[in-house]
Amino acid sequence: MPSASADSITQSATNLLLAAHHLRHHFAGQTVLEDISLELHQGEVITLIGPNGAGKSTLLKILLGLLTPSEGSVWRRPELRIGFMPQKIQIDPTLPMTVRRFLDLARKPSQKTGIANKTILSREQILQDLNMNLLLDKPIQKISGGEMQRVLLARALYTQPHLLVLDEPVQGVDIQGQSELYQYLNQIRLRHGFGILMVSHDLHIVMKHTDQVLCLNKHLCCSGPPLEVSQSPDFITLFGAQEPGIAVYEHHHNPQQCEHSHGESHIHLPAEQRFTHRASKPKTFGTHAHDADCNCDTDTDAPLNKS
Ligand SMILES: Nc1ncnc2c1ncn2[C@@H]1O[C@H](COP(=O)(O)OP(=O)(O)OP(=O)(O)O)[C@@H](O)[C@H]1O
Repeated sequence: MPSASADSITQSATNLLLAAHHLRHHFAGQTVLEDISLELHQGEVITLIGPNGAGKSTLLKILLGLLTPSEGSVWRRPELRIGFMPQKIQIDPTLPMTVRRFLDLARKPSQKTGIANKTILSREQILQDLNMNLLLDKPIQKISGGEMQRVLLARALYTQPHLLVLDEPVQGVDIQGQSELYQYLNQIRLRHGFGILMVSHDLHIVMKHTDQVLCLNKHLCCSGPPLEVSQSPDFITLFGAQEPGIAVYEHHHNPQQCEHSHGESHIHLPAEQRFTHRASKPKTFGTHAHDADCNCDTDTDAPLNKS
């Protein structure tokens, strides 16, 4: 519940991973963050959106403990393992280092903590899932931007995180790759059970995989489930109404009672990609149900928009 007041944050809650209380931050006297409180639970996905300079990365740094806030406090669950995927990293171009070596440098997780994920992610599985095997022996400085994003995600997952923190994870990734990356994140989140906190500008792709959206512009303008936030006047002021063709709507699937409520085209994807559908002309957020011939079998099935 990201918009909760500090008073309502109960740190004793068994599945609470992280909580921030009345954070403020100034750089050289200039206020960058004002009175931010939030909490994030196991298995929850929170997406932080906001215009450039809104303070998103600063907030992440404070939550990760990389920056001390000017005021307020952050509580992290003891023994919390955080896998962090930064926006970008600098690697000395003269350093002889392959992708494999870079990944091997990832910190090995301590064996036991008081926090349990549903499953263990093996390194082999991560490499296979992210289609990394052909990259492993390449010099890390020679790989493309999109490949680098996959490497950084793999490195974050190597830590067996309880919380995955992603700062604009699809930067430099093509549209198809963006959708696949978010689908993958959603799949492993469900399988593994960790929480996700991410910064994204890709509203139309990211929102459907998000439980809570925090709209930041130095202060929290609005927050809540994607549908609610998308209709908030503050959101519309910052981002405009959703453009035709990129609108996102939630998909509530009932395999027993499978009906389309809007007559839009419906493309079925293989099971491993079945988080997205394309709909012909959605203009606003809405609700989507399936046809009787629909074979979808999970609640994670969700629509993508077709232009
Ligand atoms: N170390 C710093 N010293 C001084 N000012 C800083 C520092 N880091 C960030 N800022 C300023 O704080 C404000 C918020 O920056 P931040 O990087 O958190 O924004 P953001 O929302 O992540 O932006 P973007 O979407 O462009 O990545 C900006 O005005 C930025 O110039």
